[in-house]
Amino acid sequence: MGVTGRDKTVPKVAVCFARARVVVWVRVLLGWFPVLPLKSTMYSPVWMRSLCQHLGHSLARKRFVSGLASDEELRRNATVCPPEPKSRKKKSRNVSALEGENSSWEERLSHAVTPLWTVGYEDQLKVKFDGQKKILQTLVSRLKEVSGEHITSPSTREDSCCPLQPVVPSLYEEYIKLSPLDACLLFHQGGHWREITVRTNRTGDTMAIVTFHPQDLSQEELCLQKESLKEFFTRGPGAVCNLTSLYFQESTMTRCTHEQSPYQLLHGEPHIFEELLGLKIRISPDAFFQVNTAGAEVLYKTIAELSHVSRNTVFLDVCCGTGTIGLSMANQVSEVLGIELIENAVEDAKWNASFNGISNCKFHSGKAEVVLPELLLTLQGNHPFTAVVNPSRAGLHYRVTRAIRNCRRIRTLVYVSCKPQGEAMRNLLELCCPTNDRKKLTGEPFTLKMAVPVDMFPHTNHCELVLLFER
Ligand SMILES: C[S@@+](CC[C@H](N)C(=O)[O-])C[C@H]1O[C@@H](n2cnc3c(N)ncnc32)[C@H](O)[C@@H]1O
Repeated sequence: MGVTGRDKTVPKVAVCFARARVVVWVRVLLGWFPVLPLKSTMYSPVWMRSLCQHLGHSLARKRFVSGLASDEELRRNATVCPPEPKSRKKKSRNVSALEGENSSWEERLSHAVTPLWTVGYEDQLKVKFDGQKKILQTLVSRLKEVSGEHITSPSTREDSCCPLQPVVPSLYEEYIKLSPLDACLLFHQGGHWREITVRTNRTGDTMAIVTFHPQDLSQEELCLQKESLKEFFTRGPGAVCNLTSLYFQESTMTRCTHEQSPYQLLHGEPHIFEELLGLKIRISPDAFFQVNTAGAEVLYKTIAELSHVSRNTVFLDVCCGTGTIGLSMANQVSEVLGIELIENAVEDAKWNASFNGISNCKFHSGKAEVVLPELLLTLQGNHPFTAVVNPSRAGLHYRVTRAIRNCRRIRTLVYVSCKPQGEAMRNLLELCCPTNDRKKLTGEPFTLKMAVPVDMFPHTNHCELVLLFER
């Protein structure tokens, strides 16, 4: 990395963009949205659009593989995502090599979508400046042709028809450069500006969440920073981003919940909304939402097909986020019971049920390992339960798997995991192993019946794995 936050210069060539790409994809795995890292790439609507197009084409590619894509999708896809060559070539940082047929399809895709991805930001600005200069020179010669006149503007000497200003750099990067405060890349090195998370929806609303390390700033100094950020994005150069919401979170840890450190709304709407399977879904800044909505619809339909529910089924949605899975199943079952740790997400889930006119859903806030065992004890009747669990990468707490295993009424279990090779593996073993008195796993073991990987993360090694268990 060419730079720390201290000298306000820009990271060097490939490293900065390599980092940018990693951050973008990692955040895509964690949540719904790309994160643009400080000082290494730019927040610009165009860039965001190209990323969204990239994700869209990725989805089309997946549909192509699964035979679902329309001819139109295939045609569009083919222009961005050429077929993979039989043998993958060695990666190269040489731009001209990336353009060539010998490069891998990932490199050619990156080159097609973000052609300057191997170039540092200062050099990108030079490339852009030179490009614009050439355009102006062409304009000058065309103007000469059409007018038959000699052009006498002050910059004729440079073959340009008007003074050419330096490229105005991208906005968040510019903001950080203007700020008297440093970026915070590593906690122990100090600095303040951490990351910006950008959430967009199908209708083009944009929520930006800026994470900031307060270090030892006073409340007055913090207020000044918030005011200045708001000014930049509402009345300054950042106003072109047309943010629907601007949030600010002070965070001294890698991640903070709203309860640990509130998400402070600096400007605009408190929520972003998304249309999903015919439902309008409200999403708070700290609530989870799947990485791309069309992909989420495919995932939820897969879960619904595997769940084998009936009108009698009580449907448990464990780790339910904004309630999307349960809400999308509500009209097929007698009752949906959701459990979620993040309080704002539970509020969203309740709002989503009410707004969409769904009355057979109840959402409980808290740790599933605390709420689920108690909830199962209170449920009356003999109707079968179907449980869907969709935990984060840390998997389920052993008390959750134990409660599910020991509840005889749960006959069908769908386990959705974005990292089945991690902690989830332990959960799966606990669900299927022979009875074990020492671990208090006394219920009948589940049997794995079906596994369906759903590619929510094209161009990465990751899948959502949907596992159907029965007993
Ligand atoms: C992968 S997300 C799935 C959310 C939802 N099913 C969806 O598709 O949008 C995992 C969810 O589990 C929640 N979670 C994490 N740990 C939890 C716990 N101990 N108890 C309840 N929920 C938890 C997270 O807040 C997050 O919303």
